[in-house]
Amino acid sequence: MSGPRPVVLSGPSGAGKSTLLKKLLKDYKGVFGFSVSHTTRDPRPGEVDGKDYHFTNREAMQEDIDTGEFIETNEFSGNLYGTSKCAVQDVRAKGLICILDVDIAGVRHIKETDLDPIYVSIQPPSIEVLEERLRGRATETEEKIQSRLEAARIDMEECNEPGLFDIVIVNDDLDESYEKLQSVLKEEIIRVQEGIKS
Ligand SMILES: Nc1ncnc2c1ncn2[C@@H]1O[C@H](COP(=O)(O)OP(=O)(O)OP(=O)(O)O)[C@@H](O)[C@H]1O
Ligand SMILES: Nc1nc2c(ncn2[C@@H]2O[C@H](COP(=O)(O)O)[C@@H](O)[C@H]2O)c(=O)[nH]1
Repeated sequence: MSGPRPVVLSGPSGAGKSTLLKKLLKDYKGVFGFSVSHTTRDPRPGEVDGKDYHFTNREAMQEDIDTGEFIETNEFSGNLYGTSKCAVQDVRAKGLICILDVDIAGVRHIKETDLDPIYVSIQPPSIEVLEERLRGRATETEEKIQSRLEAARIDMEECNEPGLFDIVIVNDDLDESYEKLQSVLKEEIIRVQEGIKS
């Protein structure tokens, strides 16, 4: 499919991906669109079905996986997550830059497709800061915090693998991280904005 290149945002749970992507969606209306993933986890307070995720159950999601409706799926912290073909097509059909929020296994799966996105890893300054953010968000049980921290340690090691990401942004100061993110996406943003004007 032609159009702007999609963007994959990855990085440990709690590093700040959703915070940054929500800023992009708010500041660049008509430029970005979010690829709404499926998940079998329960919604958090304030999360909206069809907007934040398609909340589903394992049986229904497995059926859709078996019929080839997903680009990629992964088990994360006891739940299934996945990007459907429709989620990406819906955004790209509107000519928008499609943003995908996926874990590092999702990144590796997407690398095997022809999507050709810009790969961005959002990393915390340290595992201690990440733990503080996860606890501060107050959305996870102690068991889930521990499993997310375990996954984070692996992600923090693997993110520097040569060729895996186009950029690794250490999200210490939020404004600085947002500047870096806008800067790496500048070319695609301009492409869409100029398309809108003409
Ligand atoms: N630069 C920052 N400094 C301080 N706090 C931050 C920063 N960036 C994000 N946070 C806070 O850290 C918490 C986790 O951020 P966020 O929910 O965006 O993470 P995430 O990477 O999207 O996590 P998940 O993958 O679990 O959805 C939030 O409470 C957010 O407000
Ligand atoms: N491989 C995929 N990973 C995904 C997808 N959607 C979200 N995620 C990742 O899951 C964890 C946990 O997310 P949370 O919302 O429960 O905190 C996080 O790392 C996301 O990036 C997906 O479609 N595929």
